[in-house]
Amino acid sequence: MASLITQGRGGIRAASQRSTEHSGAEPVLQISNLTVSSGNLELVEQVSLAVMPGETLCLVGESGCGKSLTCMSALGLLDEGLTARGSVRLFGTETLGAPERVLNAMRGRDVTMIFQNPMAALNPVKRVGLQIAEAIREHTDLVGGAVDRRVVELLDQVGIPNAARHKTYYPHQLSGGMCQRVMIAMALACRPRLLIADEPTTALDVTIQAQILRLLRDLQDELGLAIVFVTHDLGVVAEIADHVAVMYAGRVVEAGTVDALFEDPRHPYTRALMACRIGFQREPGTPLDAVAGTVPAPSSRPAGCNFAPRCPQVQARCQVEPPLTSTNAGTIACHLFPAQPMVPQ
Ligand SMILES: Nc1ncnc2c1ncn2[C@@H]1O[C@H](COP(=O)(O)OP(=O)(O)OP(=O)(O)O)[C@@H](O)[C@H]1O
Repeated sequence: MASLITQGRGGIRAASQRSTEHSGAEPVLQISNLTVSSGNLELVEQVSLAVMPGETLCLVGESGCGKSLTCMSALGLLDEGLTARGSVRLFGTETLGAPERVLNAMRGRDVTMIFQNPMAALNPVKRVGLQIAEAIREHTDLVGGAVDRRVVELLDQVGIPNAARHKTYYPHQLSGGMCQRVMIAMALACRPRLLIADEPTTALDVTIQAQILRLLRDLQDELGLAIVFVTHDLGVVAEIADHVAVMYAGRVVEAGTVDALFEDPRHPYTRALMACRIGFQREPGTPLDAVAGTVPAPSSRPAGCNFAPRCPQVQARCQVEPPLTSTNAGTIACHLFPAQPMVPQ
């Protein structure tokens, strides 16, 4: 596979520099034909994804495309009133419809999640060290002084200087970037094999964002973590992804390796997203090409292809006939590519 040098916000990275060969390995997460509904309204439709050990899959797309619901389904954390069908296998175990006791055992131990706003996720009236200690006690057999030592070790691991002092701070005494590091330390408390990160850098400024991305990559190399990373930002995708799934209006419309997707984006929506990004090949002063229009709400998705009303290459067929309902078989969900294989996964 050719190595494409891509530029994200934090610098330049050879996107294929890490090996993602997994001969014989089982996916840590395999989602097949996942549909999430609210009553008879389908919010997420027929999503299929796989994440291999030690690799990062980025879910990318505009707001409302179904990225968070896909992640929440993977953790069995859908809001009341929402139902999921299809299959979600975590480490080979089917979790859709699994008893809460099974899900609870997996959450925190094998799979864990971090969110966009660490300040909101942390308890404001508890010292951060105490909050990490609670996560350690809940998910490991450590007790007494060993818990305290592990708190300091985790804070060190996520790059918080003078961990012994900072563990006594309250969240408001730390910056946003430091709080996100604390959240990552809590997430790592149980030595998970899969981390789901829902826009963990969106609320941070660009420099801190780059530091957190670097930290996640380093931790991944050190711990062999698999990561599902949700983002709107293709710069971030270029920085961190091995594989990418592009979502639009509840569906995966294109998926592939990060190199292939950046080198040869095919779905008109992927191409439109690429045209919007600030890349190093863009001449200074060139206006950004916006994707005109907005993502349709689940209640007003069109009869044919969901992207048809915004698509610059729309054909008569797209208005009436949805493209493939599943991206399972290595295909692009677009009538322009009826039988062509999707970029290699
Ligand atoms: N509990 C719910 N009940 C009804 N509709 C919901 C619920 N949660 C999400 N939705 C709808 O499902 C669609 C997908 O939402 P989701 O949050 O997964 O999108 P997203 O791609 O993660 O967006 P964002 O980037 O803004 O977080 C949206 O139209 C959203 O309004």
